Amino acid sequence: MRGSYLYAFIIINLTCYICICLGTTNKTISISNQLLDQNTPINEPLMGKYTKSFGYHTLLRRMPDIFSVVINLLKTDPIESPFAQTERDQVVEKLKILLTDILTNESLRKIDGTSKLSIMWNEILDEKFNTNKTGTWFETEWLFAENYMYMRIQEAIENTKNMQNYDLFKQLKDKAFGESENTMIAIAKFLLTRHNKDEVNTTKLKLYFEQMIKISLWGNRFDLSLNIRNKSTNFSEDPLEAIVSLDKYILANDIDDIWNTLNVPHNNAPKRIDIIMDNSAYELFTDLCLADFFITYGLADVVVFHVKSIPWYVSDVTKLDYSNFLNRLEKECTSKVLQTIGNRWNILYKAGKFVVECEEFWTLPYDYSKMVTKDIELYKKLSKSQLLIFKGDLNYRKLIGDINWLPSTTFKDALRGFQPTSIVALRTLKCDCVCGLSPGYENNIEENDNDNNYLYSSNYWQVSGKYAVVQFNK
Ligand SMILES: O=P(O)(O)OC[C@@]1(O)O[C@H](CO)[C@@H](O)[C@@H]1O
Repeated sequence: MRGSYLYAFIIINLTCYICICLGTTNKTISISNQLLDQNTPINEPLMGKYTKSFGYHTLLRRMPDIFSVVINLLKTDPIESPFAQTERDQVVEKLKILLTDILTNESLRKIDGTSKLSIMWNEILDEKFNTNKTGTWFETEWLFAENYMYMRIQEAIENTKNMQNYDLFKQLKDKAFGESENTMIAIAKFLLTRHNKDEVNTTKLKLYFEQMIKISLWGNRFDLSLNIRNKSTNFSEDPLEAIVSLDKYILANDIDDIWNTLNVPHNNAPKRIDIIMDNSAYELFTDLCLADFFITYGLADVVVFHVKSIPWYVSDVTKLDYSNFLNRLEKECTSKVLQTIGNRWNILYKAGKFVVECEEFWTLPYDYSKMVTKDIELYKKLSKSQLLIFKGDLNYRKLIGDINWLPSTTFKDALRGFQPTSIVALRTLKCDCVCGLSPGYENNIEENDNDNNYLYSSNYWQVSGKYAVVQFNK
């Protein structure tokens, strides 16, 4: 952004934030008697009432930041609005009320909507908060409350006449694409040199696999909900050199086990790998690179991308994001390399080698141990896959139940029975729950990344996105 515009942008947002907080200060303080000045107890689900938890910091500080940016973007959206200014104002008003509800620890009310997802959510709210039990923002499991928040944002859009398909986060996702172009060009050049299969023997193929898995892993560092005022996602260094220098920050690395599973001869049924997706823009690019590798080298006949049915967690991929992304690469980028890779991936998409699905389950508040009872059809569908790759922090939280496990708890134990098929988690740590770390993991945590370095979370290394895990359960 140009200097003056940036200055105005900051002032407008700061004003928004102060107005919202001032309007709720008295009521916000009233929640203090429900708060506990500690971290979430071990083996308990993360909850905002623990003031040393990242959930508390998110509800009280990160969410106002996200709302103030999103409200300002909606107010200043340069597109010729196909909808009246009054509808924009209506959505802004709803978002301000939602933020006030959070900051004053109101109870989670039903969703005011008639869509299939709204109806599913209301059935879940009925089941969870039956007559004699209510839940408030800080006293409900953080995973539930945070998922609910993004459903309430969707409600504000759903209740308009002309904004049904408006994505409040689109401008941020589009901006993130532009900021990632140079890095995407560097990776695309690498990928296109690797498509001459004859040159790659088994040893080289394993190394190439390792590089693609790590590029996809570190693509997760940049999600717009973690730091909405995201600095540019362009790496200053070459992404291929970066993945080598970042190795020391991988706290659990099961890449060898994953590779051995991929190479087990299968029956003649088509080999399918599923990626449960996370963020659009740069992370989506890295996941498409990984999928291309699987198809090009015959490790899969089809890759299924599971995306979100509504705008979610600011930067999560929707089906529209996916197709727009491929078309922007092929038809709008000036880089010939990006045009080539976009064309290649559009061909794979049209040929049914790349398949996109968006089941409602991914935008419900359930952790994945509940899938077998709450969506058995999805569980059966996933069971037919050779490998499920779960990308990012929110998927990881849902895999392990968003429970504050001891880090030494095994990944298998933390999955609590969720096992449709072999599972991989590629996650940069952005939330204070983790498992499957071997004794001595602390030695890999750099000194200034430990306690008390991050005001609102006692474990900076768990929430910064700087450290990562590659975990596998066969
Ligand atoms: O799933 P992602 O994009 O890697 O991360 C999602 C996230 O930004 O949102 C939650 C906190 O609000 C955390 O799970 C994490 O920080």
